[in-house]
Amino acid sequence: MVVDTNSKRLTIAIQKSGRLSKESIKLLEACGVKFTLHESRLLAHSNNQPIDLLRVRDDDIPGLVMDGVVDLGLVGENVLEEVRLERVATELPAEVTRLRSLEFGQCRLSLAVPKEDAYQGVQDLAGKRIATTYPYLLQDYLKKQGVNASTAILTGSVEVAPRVGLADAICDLVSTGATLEANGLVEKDVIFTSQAQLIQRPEPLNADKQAMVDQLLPRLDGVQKARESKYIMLHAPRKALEQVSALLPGAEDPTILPLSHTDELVAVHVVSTETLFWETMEELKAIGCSSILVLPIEKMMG
Ligand SMILES: Nc1ncnc2c1ncn2[C@@H]1O[C@H](COP(=O)(O)OP(=O)(O)OP(=O)(O)O)[C@@H](O)[C@H]1O
Ligand SMILES: O=P(O)(O)OC[C@H]1O[C@H](OP(=O)(O)OP(=O)(O)O)[C@H](O)[C@@H]1O
Ligand SMILES: [Mg+2]
Repeated sequence: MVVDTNSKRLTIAIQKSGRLSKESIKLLEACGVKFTLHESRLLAHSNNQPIDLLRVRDDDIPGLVMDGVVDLGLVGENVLEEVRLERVATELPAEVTRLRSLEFGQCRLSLAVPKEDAYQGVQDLAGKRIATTYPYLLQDYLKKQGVNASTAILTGSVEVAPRVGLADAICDLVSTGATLEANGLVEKDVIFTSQAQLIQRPEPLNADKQAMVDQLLPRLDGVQKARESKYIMLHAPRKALEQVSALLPGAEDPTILPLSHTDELVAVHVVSTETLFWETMEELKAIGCSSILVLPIEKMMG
């Protein structure tokens, strides 16, 4: 692919197939960028914006952004930091501009050992072998802890390494912990926490591309804000309005509307930035509220 810095089309790299793919597409579509994706095609043109999607292995995304081959990338911080450390060590360009944390792909990179091991701390791994897909992040952590251990690099199935005698411990991604448990391993030290990031190449974009990014970012903030917010509607006794407000978490000023059939009750509409838990709904009911509805919000602005 030839880098055309004068192109008016913004190029965004996303993971082709894996943990981040669906959410990445969903987020871009929620920002008004539409695509028709063909499973086998690596390049997809947007149907409604001058934007191209490059669909690649997630490991390749930071390098493509650092080298300015693409303008933006959506990638996990774990991969971003691993590639950064590797590129610093090999004297390749390693800078990106971080634009936003995307609140998906949350996971952590942790050290784990077989459950029967009497592990006291990372010092116990001195002289041992640790299997991982993230040798640079692992060695960076070990160095900071003053521990000398060797690395067995595996690109997959890291969790089976201790069982088959390839390593004494592992350093792998954990989310629910189910994979570790299924393999008789126990998580010990969290060495890195991660979520998906939107990154931009370090050199300034041309005016057309910058204008697109300037439009995309507020939309992205609007989508994220909407995801965290709920629209709550309920009928409340007029006398209990203060108690109702106190119970609604993170709510802005509610809109109070009269009801046609009664003076004692009013309709309350409010946007809340927090989840309304069942317990709160039960408390609202207990003070005389009824018809309590909690609705998702699709978009928010201003
Ligand atoms: N269990 C998990 N829960 C949440 N996020 C995760 C989890 N595992 C990984 N991730 C995040 O998703 C990213 C992609 O994970 P995935 O397993 O799809 O990668 P991969 O197998 O390396 O894919 P690729 O074929 O693109 O190289 C990880 O780098 C991490 O940021
Ligand atoms: O703590 P858990 O919720 O079990 O998640 C952790 C697992 O998820 C990731 O793998 P993934 O399922 O994406 O498959 P992969 O290893 O084939 O990429 C990661 O590499 C772990 O193996
Ligand atoms: Mg990968």
